Amino acid sequence: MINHTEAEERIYLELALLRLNKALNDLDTQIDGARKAIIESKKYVYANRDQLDPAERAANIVEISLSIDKGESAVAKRSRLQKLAQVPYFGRVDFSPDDRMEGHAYYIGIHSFSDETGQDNEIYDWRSPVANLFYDYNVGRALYIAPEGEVEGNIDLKRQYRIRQGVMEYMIESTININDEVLQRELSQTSDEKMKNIVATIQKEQNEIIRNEYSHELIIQGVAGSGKTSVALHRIAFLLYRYKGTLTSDNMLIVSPNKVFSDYISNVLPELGEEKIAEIGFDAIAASELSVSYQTFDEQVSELATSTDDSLIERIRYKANIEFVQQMDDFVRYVDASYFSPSDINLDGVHVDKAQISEVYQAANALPLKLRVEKTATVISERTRNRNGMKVDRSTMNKIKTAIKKMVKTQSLLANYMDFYHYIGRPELFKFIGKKKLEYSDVFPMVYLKIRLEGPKGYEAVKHLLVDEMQDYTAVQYAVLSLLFKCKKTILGDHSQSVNPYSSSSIADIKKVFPEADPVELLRSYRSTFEIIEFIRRLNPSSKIIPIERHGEQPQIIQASDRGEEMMRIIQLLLAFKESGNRTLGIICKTQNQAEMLYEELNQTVNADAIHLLTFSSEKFHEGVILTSAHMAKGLEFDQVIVPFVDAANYKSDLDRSLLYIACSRAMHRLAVTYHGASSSFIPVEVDR
Ligand SMILES: Nc1ncnc2c1ncn2[C@@H]1O[C@H](COP(=O)(O)OP(=O)(O)OP(=O)(O)O)[C@@H](O)[C@H]1O
Repeated sequence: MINHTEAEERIYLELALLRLNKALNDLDTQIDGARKAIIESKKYVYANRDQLDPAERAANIVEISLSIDKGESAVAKRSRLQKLAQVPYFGRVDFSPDDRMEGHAYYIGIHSFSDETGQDNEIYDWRSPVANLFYDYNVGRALYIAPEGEVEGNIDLKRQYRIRQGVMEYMIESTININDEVLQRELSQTSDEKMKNIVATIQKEQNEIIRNEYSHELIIQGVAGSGKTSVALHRIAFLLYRYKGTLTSDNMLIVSPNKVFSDYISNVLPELGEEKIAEIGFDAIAASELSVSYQTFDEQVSELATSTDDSLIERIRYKANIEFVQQMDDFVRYVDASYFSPSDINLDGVHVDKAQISEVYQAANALPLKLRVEKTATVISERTRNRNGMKVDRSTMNKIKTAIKKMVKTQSLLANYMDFYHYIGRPELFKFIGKKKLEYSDVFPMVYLKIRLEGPKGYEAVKHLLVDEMQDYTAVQYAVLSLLFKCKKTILGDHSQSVNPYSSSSIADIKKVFPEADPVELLRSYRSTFEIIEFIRRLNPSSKIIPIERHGEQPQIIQASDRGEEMMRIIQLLLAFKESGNRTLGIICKTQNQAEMLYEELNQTVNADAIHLLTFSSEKFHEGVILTSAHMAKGLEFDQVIVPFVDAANYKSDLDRSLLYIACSRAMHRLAVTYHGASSSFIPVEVDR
């Protein structure tokens, strides 16, 4: 076996770094060469612009563009190697295939690196087939799927390393799967400003999701902190590696809840050597389809957090489930059958019988109404013959097309949408906010109706769609996604973290829209200490969350005599945080209004420049102290969390419980909840106060 001892491993690391640095120097020379070649060729073309014939000029331009391509690929390679020069590898697996005498030590890193001949890998990319051994097996019998087929054999050794800036901090022999000790050490670190990659400690159940190639729709229901978002991003990196050549980052799209979240996760793919991928919010999808003014999701959540209007809740509930989509589908069939009324056409001396028009219209029944009428108009106008049995001229054709298009009942989308509520006999379920603003619960039903009547457009290039916070979307939103995106999808979320329980979706609901979808569950939570997980589990007894054995302080439940004292206790916690060595503190209120009020109050006492207020219009995540609402905090995490105003009046409904669960589950190492007056009944009584 090579590199048996730690001393040998350290020498091996030095050698690997030497080889990496030599490769980096060679690349620098190559890049410089390409740069000079481009400049020379450009100079040559310019100096000889009058003498060069078009063929020569074209040849020179091709040459320049080849040099640019070569230079760009060398620059990309250099950036990968620069990362490796910091952390060449994090794992090793020694594998002896049954059909070979000797085994091989595979070092696993974030990228692959091969020796000078380019034949043999010295470091294997974590996404390569052989690296799967590292994530999936313990020492003993194992197999992996190589390009030439299954390879069975024995794992003789597994090791993990923590190398930073080219220096090995420690190495650990792993006899069990991705050693708990390394995971523990990783999880005990203080948080970063951005989400980081988890390649060195991906767990077996997570690896299975990352490398899943067969599911057309994969739904990940994972408890808070189970790594859903991390896993989904690693899955994208894996798919880009696995389908290099046919899949690029331009073919991937993330449906993300807001800009702060997008900013927070934006580093993971670049860290993994892939480009950032585009993101879109549901609001942007609505904006591209509707021209009316409408309430946003954030506004609806804020309204619900304070409203007691039962009819509003009834409207939201009614429009959230799959039966509602089925009613809309019925209505579309009714529109298809009744909005188009064929009649005979007599113009320019030609006659078209209405039965003929009807027949063509029927034959095109797979198309949405608008395209169906257009197709009928085109087919009939091309088929029509004049008295001499000849095709009619263009002007007559156009008149026939216009006549057919007039046979459809035309009215605005809004009028069609309002017709729908009459059709189902529930006109009271449609209500404007003020004069003409749509309620949020009407936005996607209307988008759905539009696409069903006019056809989808715009997202053909997307080959994989990632949908985060799936619980926040209704059946009709999934129905919209299924019309707009025919591609593969990874859909992830947590039913317990709904910010609108009246319209939240579970795996079962989503499966009604995507019946072939494969559901997976992640139950182990990695973010928070054992004590914090125990606390949040009692907030939501139905949660199946399983903590890992990483211990910390008990969550603090701080009772104050009045609001003044509660403010003082919050300020004390804030000052203590500054001394604590932790990097991020989240003060998470129930609503944005409460967060804004607290911000104003804190502003009068402490230096508020050091506190970042995150609102629905914020775009960036910040290190330090963040003050925000539970809704905005979703998907984020903090070393320490303070949840203020957890009194009986503020946290009492199902929605409040869900918001409290979200807020508390953002904490990695420390949690404090404060209140004055009577405490919310959701606070677990067993915990010491
Ligand atoms: N295998 C792992 N190794 C190291 N850290 C991990 C692992 N899996 C998850 N984590 C860490 O756990 C934390 C939670 O991960 P992530 O945000 O992806 O979870 P989530 O399920 O999307 O959470 P939530 O739904 O609560 O927002 C992150 O800090 C992540 O780095």
